[in-house]
Amino acid sequence: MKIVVADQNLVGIRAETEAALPAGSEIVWSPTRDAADIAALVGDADVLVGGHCPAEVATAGSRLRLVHAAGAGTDGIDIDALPAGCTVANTFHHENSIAEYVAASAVLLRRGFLSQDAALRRGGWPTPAYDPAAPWTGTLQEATVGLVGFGHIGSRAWERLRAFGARGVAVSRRGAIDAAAAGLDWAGSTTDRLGELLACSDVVVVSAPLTPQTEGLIGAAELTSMKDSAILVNVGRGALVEERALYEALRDGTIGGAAIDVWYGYPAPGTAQAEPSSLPFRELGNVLMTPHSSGLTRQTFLGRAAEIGANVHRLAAGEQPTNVVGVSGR
Ligand SMILES: NC(=O)C1=CN([C@@H]2O[C@H](COP(=O)(O)OP(=O)(O)OC[C@H]3O[C@@H](n4cnc5c(N)ncnc54)[C@H](O)[C@@H]3O)[C@@H](O)[C@H]2O)C=CC1
Ligand SMILES: O=C(O)C(=O)CO
Repeated sequence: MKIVVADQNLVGIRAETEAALPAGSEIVWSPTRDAADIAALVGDADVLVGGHCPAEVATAGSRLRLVHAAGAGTDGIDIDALPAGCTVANTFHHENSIAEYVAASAVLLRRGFLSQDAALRRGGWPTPAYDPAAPWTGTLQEATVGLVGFGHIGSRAWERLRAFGARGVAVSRRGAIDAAAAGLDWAGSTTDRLGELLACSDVVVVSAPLTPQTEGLIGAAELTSMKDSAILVNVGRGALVEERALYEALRDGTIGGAAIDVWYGYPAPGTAQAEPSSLPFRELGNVLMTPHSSGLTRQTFLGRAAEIGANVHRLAAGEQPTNVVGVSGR
C-alpha cells in the first residue's frame, strides 16, 4: 500500500506517524502542502493523509481509496473530483487544546488584559478595572457563553467555561443537543435560535464547519445584534464570519473584542509570510491574533497520528474506516 503524507504538522512527529501506519507500507512525505507537489506523488497512491486535496490533487490520485484529513475540517478536499468509492475521513484530538485557547482568550479579552499589556508597553498606566464605563469588567462567572457549533470543540470548550461558572447556550446544525445533560440553559438549531444566542451572549464561540450553508453565517446584521461588550472567539474558519463586517465591528466598538485563530489569508506553501486579512486587524487593540495555532499541541498531533494509523489499518483489512465524512460518488 502506498501512503502519501502531506500534512506538514505531522512532520514533527514523523517517527510516531510512520509507526502508526501498517508495517511494510510505502510511505512518502510530500515536501510541502503545495497542490503540485502532492499531485506529483499521488498518481499510484492508495491513501493521502492531509486535508489539502483540491481538484488538481484529487484527479491526479486516480487510485486513491482513502483521503484522510489530519484535522476536522474537510473544506479543502474536493470530494467530487476523487475517484468513485474513495472515502474521505477526518480526525479530532484538538478539542482539549482549543478549549484551553477559548477559555484563555475569553478571560484575556473580557478582562482587558490584552489592551492593558499593550498600554503598559507604551508607557501608559490604564485603569480599566476601576473605570465603571469600561466594557471589560466582568468575570466569566457573570457571563453567558454562546456556542455556535457544539461538536468536539464547542462541547469541550463549554466544559471548561462552565467550570468558571458561566451560563451557556448553544446552536448546532440540527439542534440535536441535550441541553439539560450538557448543563446548558438552552440549545437549538442555527436556523431557529442563532439570533437569540447572539443577543444574549457575552462570549460567542464559533466552531462550526465551513460549508456553503455556514459561509458568512455571522455578518454585519448579526454583529450589530450582539452586546457592545461581547467577545467573539473564532476557531472554526475565517469565512464563517464576514471579514469586513468583523473588522468594522471591532474598530467601531459594535462588539468588545475578538480572538481570531482562523483567517482570510494564509501563507503560500513553503513560506512563513502572509497577510491574514486585507484589512488592518493588527492595528486594533481589542483583537487577539493567532496563526491557526489554537490546536497545535503535541497531544493533538499524537492523537491524530494514532487515529489515522488505525483507519489505514482498517482499510488494509478491508474494514470500513471510522470518522467518515463522505464517499466519492455516493
Ligand atoms: N482552529 C483550529 O485549529 C481548528 C479548527 N477546526 C474547525 O472547527 C470545525 C469544528 O470542529 P469540531 O468541533 O472538531 O467538529 P465536529 O464535527 O465535532 O462539530 C461540528 C459542530 O458544528 C455543528 N454545525 C454544523 N453545521 C452547522 C451550522 N450550520 N450551524 C451551527 N452549527 C453547525 C455540528 O452540528 C457540530 O455540532 C472544523 O470543521 C474545522 O473547520 C477544527 C479543528 C482545529
Ligand atoms: O482540524 C482542522 O480542521 C484544523 O483547522 C487544523 O488542525
